Amino acid sequence: MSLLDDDFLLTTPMAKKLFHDHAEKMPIIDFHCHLDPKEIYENKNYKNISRIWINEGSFGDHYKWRLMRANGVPEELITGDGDDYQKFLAWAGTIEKALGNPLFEWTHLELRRFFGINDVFNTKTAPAIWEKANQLLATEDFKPRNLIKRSNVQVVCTTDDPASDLKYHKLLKEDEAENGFKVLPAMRPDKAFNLTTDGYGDYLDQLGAVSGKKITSFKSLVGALRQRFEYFESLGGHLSDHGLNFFHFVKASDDELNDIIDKARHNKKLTKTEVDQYQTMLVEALMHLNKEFNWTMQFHMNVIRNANKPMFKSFGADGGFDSMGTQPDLAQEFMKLLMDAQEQNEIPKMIIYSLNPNDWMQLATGMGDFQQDGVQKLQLGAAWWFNDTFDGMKRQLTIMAEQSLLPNFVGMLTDSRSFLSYPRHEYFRRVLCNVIGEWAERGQAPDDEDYLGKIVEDISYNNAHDQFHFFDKD
Ligand SMILES: O=C(O)[C@@H](O)[C@H](O)[C@H](O)C(=O)CO
Repeated sequence: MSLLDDDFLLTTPMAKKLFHDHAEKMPIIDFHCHLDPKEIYENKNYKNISRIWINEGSFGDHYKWRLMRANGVPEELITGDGDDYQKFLAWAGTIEKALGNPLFEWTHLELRRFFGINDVFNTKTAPAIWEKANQLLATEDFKPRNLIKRSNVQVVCTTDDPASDLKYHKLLKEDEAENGFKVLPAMRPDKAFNLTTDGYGDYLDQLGAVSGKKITSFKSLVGALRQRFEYFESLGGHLSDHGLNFFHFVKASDDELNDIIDKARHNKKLTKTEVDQYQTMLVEALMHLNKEFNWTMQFHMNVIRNANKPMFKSFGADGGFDSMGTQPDLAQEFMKLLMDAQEQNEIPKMIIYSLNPNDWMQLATGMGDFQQDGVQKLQLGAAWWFNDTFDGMKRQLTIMAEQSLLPNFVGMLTDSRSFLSYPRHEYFRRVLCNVIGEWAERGQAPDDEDYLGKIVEDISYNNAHDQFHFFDKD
């Protein structure tokens, strides 16, 4: 088979039928990504392929940055102010060695799907690819909105702080009919959780100002967040998203929480228990709000962030210096949260991603203890970040099938900062069709294309459409 042949990853006749006749045609609802709504609104062409592929200022694809560093590329040719063409050649030299890494396939998929370039990308072909790609990048077809449209994307959910004014979401809402897609906010209140970081007090003041609720207590903090839920909802937002790098379930009274907030505001040292108490009670408050607003709550858990301190100091977060967390009891601690919330029937719709696949069985089976009030209220999230690979995707799909009901799965998301990343949905759909096709081949599933095809179409699009109800008012 040639590289990225039409049937790549599809090893059975059923898999080929399921992908080509069912998955491939389905639109995309990308319900978690890090695209900048300002860039979508301003809709400017990228100067060259290094800017859309590697970095534009401090914004860019840290997946690539990590590999380039591993290949000895100096930082000036990664996130620095080095020459764009030299960055591109450095990326070509890195990709030559990325066999078996998803970026090898994703990079070639992006060249084929957007640029019509079917060459193998390496240092020999890089000069010609640079010329052809840059010519195309200057055209109308390569403006951000057209890249989204060409990818058959119906919804882009960005990742937004509760204090955001969502200026560009409002502006893009006016262009929704013309664009043919929605750009919707998903609330990421991590700054409200991170009470041990500098600026926590200032952030509460900022959140208080935009919500019109002066934050002097835990109750008023929740009141401010409630107002932001109302604001995000008014612009079509139906998801929240939470980066729980670690988690320990410890309850607290309102008085204890108010003391904790006061200490944090005055930069007084907090005990580990106090941090755990605050985060536990804030998660529970947000669970209540998600349930009340009929939103879906996403959790991104078990991460070591910014491990390279010198680089964090010089570059900041999301620089490619994060890795899989190893809190061994995180799933168990999360189960305590679910057990406690269930007492008050306060568990909302949830999608739970752990960066550590050792958590997946605990989470998948644990969620099975609380599946009530609707179809697949709790879901094991798509293979996330370092698990976003052929094997990782296959493993997540298999666990969800073995421990719950895969046909209810809301499927894939890009989680990306690049407008060229939508082929990750194609990659996922190929893995999905191959898994189901292999079951049919082995006699573990009926050899019934209509039945299996409907399942594939549901996981590719219909389930997300129904779960997130973005089109309710349409
Ligand atoms: O949402 C997250 O926590 C992660 O997606 C994280 O932001 C990371 O930078 C990422 O994009 C992984 O794909």
